[in-house]
Amino acid sequence: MTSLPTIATVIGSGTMGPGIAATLARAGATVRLYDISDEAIARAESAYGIVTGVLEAVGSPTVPGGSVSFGTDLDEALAGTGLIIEAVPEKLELKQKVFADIEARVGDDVIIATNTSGIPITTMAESMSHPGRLIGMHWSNPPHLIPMIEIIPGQATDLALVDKLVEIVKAFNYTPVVEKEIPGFVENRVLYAILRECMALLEEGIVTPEGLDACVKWGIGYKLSVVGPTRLLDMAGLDIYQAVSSYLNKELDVSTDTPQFIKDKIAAGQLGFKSGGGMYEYGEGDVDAKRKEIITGLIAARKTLSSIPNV
Ligand SMILES: NC(=O)C1=CN([C@@H]2O[C@H](COP(=O)(O)OP(=O)(O)OC[C@H]3O[C@@H](n4cnc5c(N)ncnc54)[C@H](O)[C@@H]3O)[C@@H](O)[C@H]2O)C=CC1
Ligand SMILES: Cc1ncc(C(=O)O)c(C(=O)O)c1O
Repeated sequence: MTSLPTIATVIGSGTMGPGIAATLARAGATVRLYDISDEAIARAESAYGIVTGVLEAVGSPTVPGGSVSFGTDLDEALAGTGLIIEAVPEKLELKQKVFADIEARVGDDVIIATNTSGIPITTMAESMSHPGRLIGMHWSNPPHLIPMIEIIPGQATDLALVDKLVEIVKAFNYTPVVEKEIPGFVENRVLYAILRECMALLEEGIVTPEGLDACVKWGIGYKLSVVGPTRLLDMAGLDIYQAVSSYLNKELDVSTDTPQFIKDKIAAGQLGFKSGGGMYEYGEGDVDAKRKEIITGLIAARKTLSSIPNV
């Protein structure tokens, strides 16, 4: 008997929503993908075959009977739902408005999970009539490929939800990581610590973007894909860690804002894939080609990592 609710609803069909919906449908749920934008829904519907093809390629187990429907009617999207996953833009007021719209339409036993990248759950729940049912459920991009989900209860979250969500995540063969609430949660605090140092190294001209990507990908990235950071310390030796951290920690970048060169790029409309240029420049067809290379690589890596012992 699966813990996955029969009906689930995903609110927001942008970068994250469609992959979340497809992953739940693959596990047998009837999923309603909702957005306020007809264009977003149309894009998701047309790209759905690609997403399910990726799930097939990575060998994601299939439970028969699952489906995804696409729509812009909130009442239809919420009818009979047992789990709502919110994936609208990272704006506190917008998320709180969405929660209010949801609460007006569902019973107070329905789980509301937010895919926020790091806004404290406690803060978001303050505006809710039943704050106990809000919980953080942070998927990573691309959500139909990265099989780890952070589960973060806020101060008001009904703690029974934590175990319930852990079982739901396990029901679609993902790894749940339960965390105490802290801004950015665990994954993004580590990621943004890495990115802060990377941006400082680029800004100081210590390394080129290509050199930085090669160094991090084949150095710590490759190693950390097999050996987690705490196990790595045992492998390297805690004495080595002490010797190096004793002089290096004070040298690391401690910037508290986005680097100016990044702000300048954004001001010039250089956002990355979505604008055809950012940290790198992309010619005709390059973005689609790069996206395909990344997905192909993530599929191959996921299959290999799934076949080796969890050290
Ligand atoms: N993009 C990423 O790499 C990741 C994003 N997240 C988080 O997931 C959430 C969603 O992020 P993305 O998918 O990247 O955003 P996005 O901007 O790509 O998509 C958001 C979607 O929400 C829709 N929307 C806006 N207002 C709405 C409303 N009131 N009701 C329903 N839909 C509405 C928009 O039309 C859009 O289609 C954010 O909180 C983000 O921080 C989490 C992990 C990774
Ligand atoms: C750059 C960046 N920022 C945030 C996130 C997130 O998890 O919210 C991701 C991601 O990979 O999911 C990311 O790459």
